Amino acid sequence: MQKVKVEEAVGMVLAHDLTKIVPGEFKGAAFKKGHIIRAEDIEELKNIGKNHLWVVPLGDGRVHENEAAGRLAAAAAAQGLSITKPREGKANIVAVHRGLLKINRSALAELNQIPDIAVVTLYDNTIVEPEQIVAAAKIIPLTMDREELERAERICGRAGPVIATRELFRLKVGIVVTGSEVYSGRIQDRFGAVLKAKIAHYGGEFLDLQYAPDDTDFIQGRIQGMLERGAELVLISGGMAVDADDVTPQAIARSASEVVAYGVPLLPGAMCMVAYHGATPLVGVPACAMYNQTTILDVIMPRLLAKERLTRADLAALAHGGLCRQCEVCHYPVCSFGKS
Ligand SMILES: Nc1nc2c(c(=O)[nH]1)N[C@H]1C(S)=C(S)[C@@H](COP(=O)(O)OP(=O)(O)OC[C@H]3O[C@@H](n4cnc5c(N)ncnc54)[C@H](O)[C@@H]3O)O[C@H]1N2
Ligand code: MOO
Repeated sequence: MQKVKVEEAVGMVLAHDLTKIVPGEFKGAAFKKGHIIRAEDIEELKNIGKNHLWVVPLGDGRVHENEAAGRLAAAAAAQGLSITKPREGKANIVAVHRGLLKINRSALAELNQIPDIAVVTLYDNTIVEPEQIVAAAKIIPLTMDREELERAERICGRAGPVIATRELFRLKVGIVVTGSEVYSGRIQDRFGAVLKAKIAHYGGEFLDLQYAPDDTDFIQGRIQGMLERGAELVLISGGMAVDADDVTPQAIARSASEVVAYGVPLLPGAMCMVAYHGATPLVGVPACAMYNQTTILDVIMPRLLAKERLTRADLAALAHGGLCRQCEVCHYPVCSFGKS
């Protein structure tokens, strides 16, 4: 920061707000901190009694906070996101379409180790709506070092988009409800309606619901039937634990070309199975998902509808934040659950 005569301040950055007062009419900032002084400002500055100013010079090596924020946001955001005009050293990154927010967390951490910048985001893997602010790029001082900004841009260039949204597809979802007590009509099905509601909530297309007793071959046949009819995701409910009649994991494993995991570090939902038949996910949904409002299903369903191929490492990562608080009134997804 340096003190200069107003006439010599043109092109330099004002270091603080300058207040103007006209009794009974106006009191406020005539010039805002960060303003780049223009030749036409000189008269007005003198009118409010300023012959000298505290300024930050904008030499070759420094970039104004607004230009830097805009460049940083543009470098970090994928195409398909919009960026607001930078103000006070901050540019917001805004969703244009509904989608799944994807954050390159290692690149984000690397970026934020650069002095004088802050790039902040909503959580990875959450659904975002059009016009929602999903991230912001902020510059801490009034000007920042050009080389440091270029370093940030290089990180983004190398890593690909640090902030992106993925399309959520309207996949055809088949439901197989297992349980001999339901199949025989001994009790009424309560699970099917819950799963249908989840499909609707997350924007899938309900294909069909079929029932099966606790019989491995029978359940396998039902899964096969769903696949033959074009299911792009199959949810198989019940029979997922350790009782003698719990054969659903076996039936899913036999139907699958890959079992990613039986057992996921997240509660409620630890007895879930994630498997694939080719590219089609087969998900064994434990009975907790019939009882609890928010479970593993809410955490993985958006990712499956975004056609992400989940890996064992993806599921293992759910452990951190994987314990539901069981709040009296559920505010999911605005909570820590599933935010690994
Ligand atoms: N000894 C252990 N017991 C349990 C374990 C365990 O690890 N060791 N895990 C618990 C967890 S966690 C969960 S979650 C549940 C998983 O239950 P299942 O998916 O095996 O469900 P079922 O045994 O088939 O049924 C449990 C209960 O829910 C009723 N049910 C099931 N489907 C329907 C339906 N479509 N409509 C209405 N009611 C349904 C069923 O009749 C049973 O009452 O296991 C814990 N136990
Ligand atoms: O682990 Mo069960 O599958 O929550 O509640």
